[in-house]
Amino acid sequence: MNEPIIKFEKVIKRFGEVTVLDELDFNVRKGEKVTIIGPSGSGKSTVLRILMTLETINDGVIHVAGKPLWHQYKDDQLVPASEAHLREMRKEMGMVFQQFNLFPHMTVRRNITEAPVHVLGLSKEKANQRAEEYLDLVGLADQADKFPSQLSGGQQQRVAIARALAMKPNIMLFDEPTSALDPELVGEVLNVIQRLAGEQDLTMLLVTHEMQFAKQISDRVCFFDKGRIVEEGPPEQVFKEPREERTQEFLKGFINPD
Ligand SMILES: Nc1ncnc2c1ncn2[C@@H]1O[C@H](COP(=O)(O)OP(=O)(O)OP(=O)(O)O)[C@@H](O)[C@H]1O
Repeated sequence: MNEPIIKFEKVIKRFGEVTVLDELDFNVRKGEKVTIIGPSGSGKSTVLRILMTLETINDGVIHVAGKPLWHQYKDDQLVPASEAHLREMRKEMGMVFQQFNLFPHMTVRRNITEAPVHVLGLSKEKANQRAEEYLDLVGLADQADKFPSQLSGGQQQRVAIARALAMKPNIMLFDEPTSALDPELVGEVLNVIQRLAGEQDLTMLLVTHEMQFAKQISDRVCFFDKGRIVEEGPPEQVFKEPREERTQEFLKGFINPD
């Protein structure tokens, strides 16, 4: 578990005049489960969106699975990545968003098979098998023929998780996956994520405000503020004995995750 599968080196991200990531250095090792916490606007989601290539970077270098993400090598020089390179890199990662982002006009099954068929080139039959396998994993084997609008928010989010997993990514990114859900539906989604966290080889990077959950599943918690990591460590340390004043202040706003 030592080799970093995600490596940010001095990454700068600006939106106009605002510096959202400020020379960020950040590593995640293969198989590690890492949670990012921090105040609103501290750059947490931006980290995930940059990894999914939904946002570019202004400076610095990111490596994913040993390959540069936003760059590629040409005659030993790092040059901006081509669209083909970005497409390849995206296959390393699956992302689950706050809003489930399912295609409303497609059945649950089609939502899951679409990318395996069109991006990975799987046969329809193979993709359908995968859909069944992952729907089973998220406890929705009997919902394949429904449309998203016929499902609860918790079920839709579980479909979104199955959809990301069906691409067999090495890294799963979760961006506040329960914050759009009614409180009574949060548990079923957290249960699925918790089960995934039991998979040793799967690397997980999660942005959440669910501190209790972060404590349960994370190997490491990173506290972000103003586009930098202020403090990081095992959840027991960060939650129980935060060293930095800013972490202490932030955690005061939450019920002690004990
Ligand atoms: N596309 C964009 N254009 C302009 N500003 C943006 C854009 N996306 C994000 N920002 C700004 O960048 C900053 C960091 O956003 P980000 O979503 O990463 O924060 P966050 O830590 O995830 O916050 P939250 O907990 O509220 O989701 C915020 O000030 C946000 O307004």
